[in-house]
Amino acid sequence: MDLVKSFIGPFNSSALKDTAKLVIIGSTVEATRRASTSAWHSFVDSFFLTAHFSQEDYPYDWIMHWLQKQPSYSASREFDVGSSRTGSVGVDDVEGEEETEEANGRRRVAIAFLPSIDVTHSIFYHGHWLKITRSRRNGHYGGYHELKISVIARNNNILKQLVIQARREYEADMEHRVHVFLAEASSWRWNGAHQKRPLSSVVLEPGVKDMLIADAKDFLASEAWYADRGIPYRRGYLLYGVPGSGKTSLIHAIAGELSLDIYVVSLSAKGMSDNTLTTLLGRVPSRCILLLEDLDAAFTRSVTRDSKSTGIPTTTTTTTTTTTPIVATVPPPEDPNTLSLSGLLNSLDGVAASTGRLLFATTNHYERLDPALTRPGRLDVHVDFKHASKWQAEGIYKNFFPTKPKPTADGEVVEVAETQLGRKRKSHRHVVPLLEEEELGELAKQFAAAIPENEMSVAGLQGYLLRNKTRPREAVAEVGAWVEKEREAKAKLKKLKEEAEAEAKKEAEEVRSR
Ligand SMILES: Nc1ncnc2c1ncn2[C@@H]1O[C@H](COP(=O)(O)OP(=O)(O)OP(=O)(O)O)[C@@H](O)[C@H]1O
Repeated sequence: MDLVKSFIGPFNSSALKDTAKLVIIGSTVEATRRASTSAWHSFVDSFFLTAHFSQEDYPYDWIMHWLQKQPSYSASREFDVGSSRTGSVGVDDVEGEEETEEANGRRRVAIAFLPSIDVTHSIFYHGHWLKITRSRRNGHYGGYHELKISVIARNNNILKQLVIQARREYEADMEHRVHVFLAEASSWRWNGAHQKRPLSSVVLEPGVKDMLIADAKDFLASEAWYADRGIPYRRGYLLYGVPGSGKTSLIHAIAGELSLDIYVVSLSAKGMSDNTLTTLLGRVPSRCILLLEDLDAAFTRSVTRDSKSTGIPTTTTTTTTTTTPIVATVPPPEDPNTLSLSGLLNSLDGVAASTGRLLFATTNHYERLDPALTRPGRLDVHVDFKHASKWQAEGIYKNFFPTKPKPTADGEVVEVAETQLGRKRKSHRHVVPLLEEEELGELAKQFAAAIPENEMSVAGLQGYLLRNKTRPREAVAEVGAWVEKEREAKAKLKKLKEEAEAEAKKEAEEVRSR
């Protein structure tokens, strides 16, 4: 008994009672403080109108673009420093700094100063104080940012006015740019606003560009026509052919010409499944270019429309060569995380798929594609991209080298040519001899004459000219030798490949005979 008393004795002590009192009083004070703070916030919030902008939607970009142009926002005392994807806002405006696109020959990355996450910032706008907070949220497929703007006002007109102004300014600044969005899990991530590529910089056989542009324009203007006939309002283009022939370049140039954004999906990306693709394609806006790159990387002719088929080669009995199709003789195990051909077809023309978009698909292996995928209604227009013709070689050369500007009134020409196609820079210039129009035309003809028809890639020609960017005349004089070297290198590569294939075949036969 004494032992029990001695054990509980200390708990009856006055010191403990005091401690308990303190804990109770402290808890009560803290609970009251929290309740009153929360009540105060609710009271204050009841006067505020609040708008939320998610990073996953366009208005977030409009508002961020507008905010970065507000001096008080960029001058916040606590801020994050990052690169600006648009290269145009809240950037490089440090006093005394020369505004050039290049520094020491390297392209400058524009800097953006943004107030830190969860810091509330106030901006005075049209007679109202806006309370702005950027925060991070956890989404289904990773984190994303959210912007919250609160204002004391009688109605939400001030917020509507802000969004409309931000959109107007954003569109004006982005007029010369193409927005590119990349698929990330099942949502679209903005990948920046790229300078529009002039259509004239893509050299293709006469008529190809005109045909595509006319077709796309006609489609964009024909929504009612499609609706009247009950035809799904979609159009698909398949650009196929050798690597480095201008397929991707043409799509970017078309996007610029028609002022459309580009949404890029790589079907062979990790984690791509039927469900993911359906969700992604359902989230594409109506007027845009949807680009499915390297279609053959995910699908082959040998793959059936069986929903279990993935089209992706398995490790078991897969044979792959550069010329023969991939043959998956053992069907891969059923896996909800993979993409099937029927899944792709359903995503493209299922009920959830968006309408009014231009689908562009590219491949280097037309013969590997399933006819179900390439039939009209899915991919309506097919364009074959070949190795460079002489006509293209001449065009590429002419586009590449600058000509003398027309003489001024006093007959003097002082301009130094740029090395980059058509771009004006304020510093770091390479000196390129300027050619007269006639000389350029003559050299281009000689250059084309030395290029064998349909043998070299356009990208290869461009690479050669880039190595000779300050030597237009020498580039022509030496092109014959370059062609010979290229042929030798290709022959060597082919021989090595054939030897490797023969070796692999021999090994396989030995394994089989054992
Ligand atoms: N027809 C062309 N006109 C102008 N430039 C071209 C052309 N073809 C290729 N190029 C140049 O070659 C490079 C590669 O071109 P691009 O990526 O468009 O080729 P691609 O056909 O899409 O290649 P891949 O099939 O390997 O993706 C780019 O720098 C591009 O400017």
